[in-house]
Amino acid sequence: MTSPLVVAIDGPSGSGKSSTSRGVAERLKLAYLDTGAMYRAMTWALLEQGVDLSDADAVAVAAEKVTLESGIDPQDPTIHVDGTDVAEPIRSEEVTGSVSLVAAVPRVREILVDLQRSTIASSAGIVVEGRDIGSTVAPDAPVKIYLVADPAARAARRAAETGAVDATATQEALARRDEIDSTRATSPLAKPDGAVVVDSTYLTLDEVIDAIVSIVDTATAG
Ligand SMILES: Nc1ncnc2c1ncn2[C@@H]1O[C@H](COP(=O)(O)OP(=O)(O)OP(=O)(O)O)[C@@H](O)[C@H]1O
Ligand SMILES: Nc1ccn([C@H]2C[C@H](O)[C@@H](COP(=O)(O)O)O2)c(=O)n1
Repeated sequence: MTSPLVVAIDGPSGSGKSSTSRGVAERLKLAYLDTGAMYRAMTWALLEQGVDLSDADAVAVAAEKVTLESGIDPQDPTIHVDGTDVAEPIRSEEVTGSVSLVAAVPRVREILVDLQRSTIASSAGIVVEGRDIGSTVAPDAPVKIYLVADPAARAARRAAETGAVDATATQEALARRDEIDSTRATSPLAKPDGAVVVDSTYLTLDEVIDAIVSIVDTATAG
């Protein structure tokens, strides 16, 4: 029996992981898991409970009791915390500004990595995006992509999406999050061994999807 195909897509904030991963999953008729949404949902839940996010022990204890559910249809990905749909609130500035703090707590990572691995194992093939997928969550994935783009391009795309007028502030916020994500002790953001680097700076979304589908086709041919 062959094991289900896992396509791991990692990269810094705003490089296009979510849009690209959904597109690749739709094209290849695979499921899609947004692991960043899981860290955001955990952060939302802890904020709702009034947990002091600078207290790593308190975060670790409270995280044990949070129940997360990810819907993995690339056409309609969903995320629930204890039965509540949190797709919208997890994109708030408050969550975006705090999520790196929560993602740096080792117990939080253990809980979410376990959940991610069981979602992968129960799928029939899946595109998984995040920061540590090719390195930690699914190191044996047959296809690993490290998706990058110039900081200015990432900031311009994110500002266009959110309607932010100050692209410089957006670029600084992305840089701060990248810095925390790539310097934390546990599973920092880094190019995983064996990953193919795809630079989306000068490519349209469709061109990036084409490039990754072609990498998957080559890796799985024969
Ligand atoms: N190749 C591309 N060309 C132009 N715009 C793009 C491209 N790829 C993604 N985008 C746009 O850039 C923005 C950021 O993309 P996306 O949310 O997919 O990035 P991300 O890496 O998942 O970000 P984050 O890590 O912060 O969740 C979105 O508005 C998306 O539509
Ligand atoms: N596998 C992952 C996915 C995400 N994170 C952290 C890092 C980000 O700052 C945050 C939110 O992710 P995004 O929605 O912006 O992709 O979650 C992580 O540490 N590991």
